[in-house]
Amino acid sequence: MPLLGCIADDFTGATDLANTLVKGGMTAVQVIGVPSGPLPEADAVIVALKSRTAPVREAVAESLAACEGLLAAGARQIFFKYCSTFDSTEAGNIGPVADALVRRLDCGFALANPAFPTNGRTVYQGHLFVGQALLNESRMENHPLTPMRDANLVRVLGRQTDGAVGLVPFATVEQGAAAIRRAMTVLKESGRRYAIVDAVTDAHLLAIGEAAAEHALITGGSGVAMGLPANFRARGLLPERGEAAAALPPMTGHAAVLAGSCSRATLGQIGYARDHAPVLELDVLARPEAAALVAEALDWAAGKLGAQPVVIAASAPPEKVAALQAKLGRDAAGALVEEALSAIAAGLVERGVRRLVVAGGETSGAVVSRLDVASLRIGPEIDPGVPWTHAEIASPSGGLHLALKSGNFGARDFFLKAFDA
Ligand SMILES: Nc1ncnc2c1ncn2[C@@H]1O[C@H](COP(=O)(O)OP(=O)(O)OP(=O)(O)O)[C@@H](O)[C@H]1O
Ligand SMILES: O=C(O)[C@@H](O)C(=O)CO
Repeated sequence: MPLLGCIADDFTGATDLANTLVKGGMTAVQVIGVPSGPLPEADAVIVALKSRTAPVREAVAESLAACEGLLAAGARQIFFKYCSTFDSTEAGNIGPVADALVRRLDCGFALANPAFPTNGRTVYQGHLFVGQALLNESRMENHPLTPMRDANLVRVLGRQTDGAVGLVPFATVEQGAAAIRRAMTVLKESGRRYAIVDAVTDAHLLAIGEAAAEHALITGGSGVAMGLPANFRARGLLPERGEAAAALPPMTGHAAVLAGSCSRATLGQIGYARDHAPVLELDVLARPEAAALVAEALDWAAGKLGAQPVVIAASAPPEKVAALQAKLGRDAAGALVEEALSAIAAGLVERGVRRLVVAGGETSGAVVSRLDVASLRIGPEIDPGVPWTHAEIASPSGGLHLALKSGNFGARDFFLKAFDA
């Protein structure tokens, strides 16, 4: 029976949240899509949806279905995970999904906190910062699907919900869990449905987690989950598992990296890998045809596969991405690359790859679906927000280690370091 039931609006975000919980000593399994059968055994079950940019109605329906599955399995608290940069459109989907969950759980109130200080996301006076920049000056204002043009989260969430949104400011958060709890109670009693809660440090996140021990619903990034394992432990529900929470089967097989993220971080990681490993950069613009790209990649990889990783990337700088989008249309360009990379993943697994890093949320979704992965058990962290995971798949050796990297996460040497872990 899971203690914590989580609903994540994308695949890499789900893994990020699971990683935080495992570091806190909970076992965690990420389930791909709304569960249809019994849930796997774990202290935390994270249902990974692709609902961030789905039509609002679909995102709400899938999130509610996931919530039903988690409640039926016995989850004591529900966590709705969204991006640490609050990725959403004016229509949602954060507000509408949270509204539906508040109604379903009949709790009337939930906190909202996307902070992830280790990765530079902090919330101060209700404003979200990425590093030293306000969200709307951090390049997130140019995101192709969810441009974030307002850093004031009270306003942003306020536009997505018919409920009222309040703020628990820095000065209160600094005073600790009891003060935060009192402030949230006052906001709820004065008719607010949500409280954006400031957080600049991990200590703030731990205090917020403690303050929300009795909440039926928590919404936020992975950071605010830091304080939750201690709540279950304090109630005698969670044994001391230590590092055993992150135990995975031993790693075997060939190593590979597939990159479909075009973020600055991923482009930097590919640049670093060029000097340390075989790297194939697919020229999608010159050859916009999935079958040709797959054949090129698998021919290139033949004879190179082994203990050291090969890196295959479709990632390109903004002007090249714009050129392909102009030629094919934005959705078709993304779909073409995702089709090619997921077929390359299947080909690599057929050729003995059993340790695979995938860069990019959409790309990870495509690869995981193509490989027919139903669930991922979460293992040790490689870099903040990115753990190794293990998936059962129908291959001769029965399993595959996967690391799903959010576009913006990971140090420059991530693609090499992952295989030293
Ligand atoms: N050369 C390219 N030209 C156009 N589109 C590309 C190219 N390479 C990759 N893509 C597409 O860009 C999209 C990248 O999205 P993805 O979610 O994988 O990465 P991200 O947005 O950086 O990661 P995250 O969602 O984790 O922050 C995918 O749809 C991918 O297929
Ligand atoms: O919170 C984050 O930044 C990530 O887990 C994520 O959701 C990236 O898509």
